[in-house]
Amino acid sequence: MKIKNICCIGAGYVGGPTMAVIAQKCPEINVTVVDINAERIAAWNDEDVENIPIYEPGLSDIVKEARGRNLFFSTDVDGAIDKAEMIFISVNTPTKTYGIGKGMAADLKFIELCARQIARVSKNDKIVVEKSTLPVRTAEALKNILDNTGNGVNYQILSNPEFLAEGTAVQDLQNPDRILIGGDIDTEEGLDAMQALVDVYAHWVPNENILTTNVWSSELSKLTANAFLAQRISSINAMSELCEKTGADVNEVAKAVGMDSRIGPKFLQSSVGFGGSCFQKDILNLVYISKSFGLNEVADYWEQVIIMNDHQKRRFASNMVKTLYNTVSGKKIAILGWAFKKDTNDTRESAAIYVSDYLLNEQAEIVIYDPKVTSEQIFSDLEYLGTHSSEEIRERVKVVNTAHDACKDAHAVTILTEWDEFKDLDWQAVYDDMLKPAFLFDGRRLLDRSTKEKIGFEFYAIGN
Ligand SMILES: NC(=O)C1=CN([C@@H]2O[C@H](COP(=O)(O)OP(=O)(O)OC[C@H]3O[C@@H](n4cnc5c(N)ncnc54)[C@H](O)[C@@H]3O)[C@@H](O)[C@H]2O)C=CC1
Ligand SMILES: O=C(O)[C@H]1O[C@H](OP(=O)(O)OP(=O)(O)OC[C@H]2O[C@@H](n3ccc(=O)[nH]c3=O)[C@H](O)[C@@H]2O)[C@H](O)[C@@H](O)[C@@H]1O
Repeated sequence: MKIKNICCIGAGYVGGPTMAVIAQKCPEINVTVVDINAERIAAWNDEDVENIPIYEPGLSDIVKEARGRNLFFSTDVDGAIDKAEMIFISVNTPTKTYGIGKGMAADLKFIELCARQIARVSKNDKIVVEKSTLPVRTAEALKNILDNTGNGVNYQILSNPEFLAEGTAVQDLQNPDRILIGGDIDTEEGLDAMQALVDVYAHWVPNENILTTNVWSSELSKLTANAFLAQRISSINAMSELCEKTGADVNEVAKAVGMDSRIGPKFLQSSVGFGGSCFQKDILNLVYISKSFGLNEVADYWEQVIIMNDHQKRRFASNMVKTLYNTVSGKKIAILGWAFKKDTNDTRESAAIYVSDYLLNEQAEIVIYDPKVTSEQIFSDLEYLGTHSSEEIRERVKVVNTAHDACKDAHAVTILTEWDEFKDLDWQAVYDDMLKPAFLFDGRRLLDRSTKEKIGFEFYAIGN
């Protein structure tokens, strides 16, 4: 079966970039990305392609190339479903904030709404692709809804998890380590549907990098991959604390262990704690699933990754307070970086939010600079926590337009996102404009200790 029309429900960090690359690589396929968020769709359609809602290096060029040719962004969800032979579901699956599984399970209400909408609208057979990260066995629930509420058409459900990382999404999509496609391997219809999706990716991904499995393995592999990645960070962060007590340097330790080819060098960068929309939510989901099968040891094992991450954020903030003579009340602290990693404007679960909240609890005055995050986003992230009133936050937090402005007259500066521009700041000028002693806390191991100490900074870096 040759796919001519693809619909993707969800124009977010995954749906947008993923579909842009499919449209770029498959010019004969029409790709329509739909969303209920009209503002987001309007931004994707903005005449000035630099105003698309997601900042990813290289993405605006691809959108410029394909938009209006075979890439479309629309709020007409029904129309796009009706026209497509293949529908990707790429909506958000956040941690539940209510009811059974609150704080742990994935909230599948958006997924279910999509399924019901597909069932209502579809008048011919469809291949439905799970692109969102979902608990293992969600395909079963989807099939149930589609088969029982639909118009008698046939559905094939595929699992095709996305492994892109933000900040490198375009590169990851254009040269993926692997494409994973899970489906019903026991029926001819299932195999045909899987082949149709293989054919889409085969436009640019070598065949040996396209992996097909049963649908449950595919669903579970996504949660497993994120759990393993996050576990490496919590492992190295656990070592960072031990390094600080013993005189070892976590970067040297990471390099030494990473040169063992069985361990490998990637994902061993110690930090103030991992953020992002997925690691925490996916691990909590894994913990919840394990518990629901009565696998308490499995659940506890993975939960420790989150416990360690929370500890790392807290201990970084509390170390700042301790170093600043046990009080930051009324002191000005400059925060450089708000995004959860460099090269993205995404702030979800960013360590900066939690460190700032801790400092606000200690009555600090905070000045924030991030090159890609808006002040509205920063205020909304802090307000979302609910620990401080909107008035208090607006009184005690300022957002400025340059790193240097943030640091002026500050008692301490802290780097919470590893933006390249912070490496090249005129640190002498920053020092000159700060109150003395001038404290510098590097939560990302971005800066060189000896040059900063030579300038006169009191320098603290994670794991060193
Ligand atoms: N952000 C990332 O880097 C990655 C995310 N994922 C997974 O992909 C999924 C999506 O994540 P993001 O793109 O980051 O989320 P997002 O929040 O950026 O985008 C989701 C979009 O879906 C829309 N939506 C929700 N319900 C809808 C409905 N019924 N009809 C139409 N639109 C609807 C929302 O308005 C939103 O714009 C999640 O399951 C996530 O775990 C997987 C790999 C990477
Ligand atoms: O499912 C998802 O959402 C995605 O989650 C992560 O991607 P992402 O969260 O975008 O970014 P990462 O590069 O993994 O970084 C996550 C967090 O870990 C931190 N990190 C990363 C690597 C490292 O060595 N140390 C470290 O502290 C980053 O600064 C960031 O805060 C995975 O890397 C992707 O493969 C996956 O598709």
